[in-house]
Amino acid sequence: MSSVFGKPRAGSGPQSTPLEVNLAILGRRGAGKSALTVKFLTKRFISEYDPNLEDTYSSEETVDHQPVHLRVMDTADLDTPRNCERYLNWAHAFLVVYSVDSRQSFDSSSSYLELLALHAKETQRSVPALLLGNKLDMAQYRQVTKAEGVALAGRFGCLFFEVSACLDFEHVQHVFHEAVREARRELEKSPLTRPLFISEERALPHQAPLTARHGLASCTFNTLSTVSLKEVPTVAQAKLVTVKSSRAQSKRKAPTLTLLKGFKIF
Ligand SMILES: Nc1nc2c(ncn2[C@@H]2O[C@H](COP(=O)(O)OP(=O)(O)OP(=O)(O)O)[C@@H](O)[C@H]2O)c(=O)[nH]1
Repeated sequence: MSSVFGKPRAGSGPQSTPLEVNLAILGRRGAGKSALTVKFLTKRFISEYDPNLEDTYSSEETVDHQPVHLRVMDTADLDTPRNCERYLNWAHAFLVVYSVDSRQSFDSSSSYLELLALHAKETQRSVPALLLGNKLDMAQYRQVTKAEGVALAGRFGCLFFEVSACLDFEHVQHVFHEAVREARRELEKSPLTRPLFISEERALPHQAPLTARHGLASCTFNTLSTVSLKEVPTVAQAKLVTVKSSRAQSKRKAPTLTLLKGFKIF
């Protein structure tokens, strides 16, 4: 295959078609998903967000000299994974976030990783995940050691980082770019795999509830054959909207930020 990720290709450069990568940020409420997303997109730390909003943002990135059109879904699942299909069938990679000063958030991140592993098994589609211990600046209030983070990541075979949304931008950017690299590797293995999303809710004969054992009873997912799926709209098709929410207003300050209403599923 002539495509070599990580190196400029013949014909690559500003004119080449950007790689499209969808990244979903998962984690318990308050872990810092929005703060990390905004830090990555704007280089700023913004401390307060409306916790109930879920947005998908678009950013043009260059990773290893290659243009990447990155979409970031900042999810809002409240306390446990819910209606997971909106990101399970959409994302090329996941960032699972917990806060180093919250044992509860660490336990939730474990539930998310189990959910992703289960989904990969069911669908035979492996999607990389990275585990992030956020709020490293709060290390003096740690409830989760670094060794525990390393061990959990090792159990699920994912990369692990400790970060802080309010410290240096470069570290946060590095983590997001690592997620792109992981996604790219998977896409190279199966280039025909396209992201999918659920176009409508309908009765699903073969819905498989995840076990309460994992704290995932409210989350269901389906194999691709049981639902009506549509390709994610291209950026050109996506409708740009004016952002009205308080959280999004904070994010709107970045001139390059684009909210893609086309990705709202529910
Ligand atoms: N000290 C510190 N505070 C952080 C950091 N990241 C986020 N916070 C704070 O933690 C709180 C929760 O952050 P959010 O980004 O809203 O967390 P979330 O995971 O998006 O949570 P929801 O919006 O409820 O889904 C906010 O008050 C943030 O300012 C960090 O790295 N360090």
